[in-house]
Amino acid sequence: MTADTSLLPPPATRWVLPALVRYSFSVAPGAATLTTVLAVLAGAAPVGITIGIGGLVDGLTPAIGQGLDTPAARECYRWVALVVALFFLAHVTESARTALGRDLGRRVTGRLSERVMTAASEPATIGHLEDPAYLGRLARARGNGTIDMPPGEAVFGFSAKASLWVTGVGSAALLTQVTWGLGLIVFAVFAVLHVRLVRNYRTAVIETVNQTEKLRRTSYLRDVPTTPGAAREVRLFGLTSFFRDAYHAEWRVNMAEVWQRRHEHRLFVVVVVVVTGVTVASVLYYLAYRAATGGTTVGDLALGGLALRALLQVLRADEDDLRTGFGSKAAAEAFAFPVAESPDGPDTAPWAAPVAAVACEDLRFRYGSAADEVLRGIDLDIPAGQSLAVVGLNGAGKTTLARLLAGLDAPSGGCVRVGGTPVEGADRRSWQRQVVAVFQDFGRYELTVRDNIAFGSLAHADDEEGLRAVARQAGLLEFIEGLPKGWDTVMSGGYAGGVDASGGEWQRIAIARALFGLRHGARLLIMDEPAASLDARAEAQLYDTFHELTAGATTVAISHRFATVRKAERVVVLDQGRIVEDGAHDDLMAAGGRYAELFRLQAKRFEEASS
Ligand SMILES: Nc1ncnc2c1ncn2[C@@H]1O[C@H](COP(=O)(O)OP(=O)(O)OP(=O)(O)O)[C@@H](O)[C@H]1O
Repeated sequence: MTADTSLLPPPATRWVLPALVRYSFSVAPGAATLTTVLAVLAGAAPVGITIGIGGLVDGLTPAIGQGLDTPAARECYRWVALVVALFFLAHVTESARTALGRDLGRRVTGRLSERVMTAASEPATIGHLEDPAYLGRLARARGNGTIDMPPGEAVFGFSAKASLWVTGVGSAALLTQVTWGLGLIVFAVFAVLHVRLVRNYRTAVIETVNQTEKLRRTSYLRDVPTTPGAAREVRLFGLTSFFRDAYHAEWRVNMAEVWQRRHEHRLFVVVVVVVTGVTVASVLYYLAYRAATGGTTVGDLALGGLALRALLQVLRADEDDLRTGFGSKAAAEAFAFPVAESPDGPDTAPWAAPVAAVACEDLRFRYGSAADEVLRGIDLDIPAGQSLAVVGLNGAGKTTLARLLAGLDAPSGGCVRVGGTPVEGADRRSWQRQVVAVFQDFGRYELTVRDNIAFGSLAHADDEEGLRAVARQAGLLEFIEGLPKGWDTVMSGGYAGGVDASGGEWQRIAIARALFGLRHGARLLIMDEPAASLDARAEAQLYDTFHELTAGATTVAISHRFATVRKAERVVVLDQGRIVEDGAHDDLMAAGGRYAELFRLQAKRFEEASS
């Protein structure tokens, strides 16, 4: 766990929304322009309706009781026609803005997700993906909080608010026309209240975003009982109540601060209601007074009332503010992820062909900010083509060594060299292309079995013969041919037509994937307990044919099974991050050290079991 949050600058706290709007225009210029036009039209139409109704009310005064076919009546018809047309326009443009704004938001989310995914995959090492702070920022950039609000939600929410603001500003202008001084005052009061209200509202809710790390834990507790792997133990050990109670308790603790904020927000809402109530009452009273005393018309009174109503609507803090707030937070995080080129470029390996020696020089490693080193000065030369076994007790550092040999972590000290060249910088990625591995927690991709194996060398995915050959070598061919859709069967029962494989079948798939990589030029094969789930026959078969399967490649096998370890040309024994023994099986047995002790212990157990 390398502290790799330094890979990301802190998220911006200001001007995120303008940046997001600019981004929308660069992602989908057409849709963004159309959404803007629709938002303006949808916002302007209600202003027109207010004018129309004001005009209609004024037109009605001379028309009342004068018959249907008079100039005054015809004037009224025109106002009615205008109002009806504007109602229609308001409805159509608002519906279209909603649909288009949603779509634009989804496109922005999609593009930013790709950016985040590429940036997070860009470092050749994997320490940042084990760093809780980095994982928290990844989750926030995706908009994962108590509710999922990815960046695109802000685009959609903002288009709705922009529309309301057009209505608000237009209505304020109308009010100013009727009574300019009061209009300006009302607008200023409402604008200040609105900005404060929305800020408070967002803060109240967005607090949850800052809880992402805790919420990840809460979500974990919630999901355990429904996760297929854990569901079995949850039933056998009767753990449902434990997880439910733990989830509930954590959730309450995490939400306490948020609830406090919401309470403060509610108090502010009461202030807003009182201030707006007094303002609206004063304005209406003033307009009514002026209409009654002949200072203005009844139409102006109606217009003023409607304009006030529209202004009040802007003042409402609602779902769209929530979207804008949450989405902007997510966008700020997403923008902090640098724009990166896809790291899966062509192989530009500088390593000596056809194979090269791999060497560790005083190799040291510690995870993240841990006090102790897991590897404490490993010196190890692995000649090209050698088969090496690494043994040692649990926690000795075997898997960590494998990760460093594969170039997946940067050493804390010393280095790994291949053919004399250090595995670092830009060369790290190209070395990784030369390595295939079957780790203990190898990938189980919910994709077709073909993809699962071809991932060993994706550039050669069309090598049907090669795929069949490695499937046969891994003892999988019959299994694959018996699948409902053969090679195109999805390896997960969670999909229609998909199939769940057993632990051993999955392990064979991982082995076949590594063999496919070897077949297409990989030079180092790392296997960390590759036979842990294999039955005895499959394991024997794997190791009997191992040399033939891996001919020419350098192999590093980690195993606790000494019967398989002894087949390696060379064995190193790791103890607390140091190599304590190194030699061929026979030499180590003759030396009578740690290896010999462990080997005899295991052999004795087998003898006891079989006698
Ligand atoms: N991702 C990680 N973050 C922090 N510490 C880790 C991580 N992975 C392993 N460690 C620690 O490093 C030490 C060595 O772990 P490693 O997995 O290399 O041992 P190992 O020899 O492969 O053990 P085993 O035989 O049990 O697989 C352990 O003490 C473990 O707690």
